[in-house]
Amino acid sequence: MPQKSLWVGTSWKMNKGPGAARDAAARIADMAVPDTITPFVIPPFTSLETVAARLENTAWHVGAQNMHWEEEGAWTGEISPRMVRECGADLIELGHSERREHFGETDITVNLKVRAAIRHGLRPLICIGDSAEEYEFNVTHETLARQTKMALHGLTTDEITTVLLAYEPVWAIGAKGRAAEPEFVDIAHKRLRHVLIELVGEEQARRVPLLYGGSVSLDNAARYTALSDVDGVFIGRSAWDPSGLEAIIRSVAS
Ligand SMILES: O=C(CO)[C@H](O)COP(=O)(O)O
Repeated sequence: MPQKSLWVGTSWKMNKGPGAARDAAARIADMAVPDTITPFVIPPFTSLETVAARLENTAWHVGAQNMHWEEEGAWTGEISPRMVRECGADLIELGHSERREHFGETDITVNLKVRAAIRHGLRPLICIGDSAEEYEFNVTHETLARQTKMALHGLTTDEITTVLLAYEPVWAIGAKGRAAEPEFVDIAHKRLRHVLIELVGEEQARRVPLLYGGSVSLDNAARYTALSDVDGVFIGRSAWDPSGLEAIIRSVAS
C-alpha cells in the first residue's frame, strides 16, 4: 500500500518575535522533510513576513493565526486577508478554540472568515473542537458537525475541497490538557468524514485533510497518523522548538 501523505505543522501561538522567528525559520529551512509530508508553520503576525520570506520556494506552507473578513477599513487592531497574502502566507488558521473562548469568535464569524480567505486565495485551516462539558455529555459529534457545517456554509464543492479541518478537543489543548485517546479520535474523524460526505459526496470529502491537534507529542503523534481518517497533526508546544517539530515529522514519516 502506498504511504499516505500527511500534513504536519505547528502554530507558534503568541511566541517568537521577529528575532526568534528568524532563527527558527532558518532552522526550519534546513530541515530534511520527506516527500510524504506537507509541512507548515504558523507564526504570529509580527513574524509572518520574515518567516514566509525565509521559507519561500521550499516545501513549507506558511500561515497566519487569524484575520478579519473585510478587505480594509475602520477595524482597529485587525489584519485583512489581503495583508496576510501580502506577507507571503498561503494558509490561514481560523476558529481556534482560544479565539472562540477569549476573543468572541463564533461559528458565524468563522464562516465569514473562511469565505473571505477563499476569495483571497488563502487556504483555510479551520479548527473545530468540543469543550470538556460537551465531551462529558457525549455530544462531541454534534458539536463537530455544527461547527463544520457552519464554517463551510455557502461554499461550493470545489471550495470545500480546498480547506483543511483540524479537530482539536478543547480539553486536549495546552499544559492542562490531556491528549485524546487515538480510539476516540478515530471515531470522531470517521464521523466528521461522514459530515463532509453528506455535504460534497464521498470522493470530494476524501480530498479534505482532517488533522488532529491537542497535546500531540513525539510519543503519540504516530498513533494518530496511523488512523485511516487522520491526514496529519497540528502541534503546539512539542513543536515550538524546530528540533521537536523535526523529530515528530520523522516519527510519522517512518
Ligand atoms: O493549535 C494547536 C496546535 O498549534 C493546539 O492548540 C494544540 O496545542 P498543544 O496542546 O500545545 O499541542
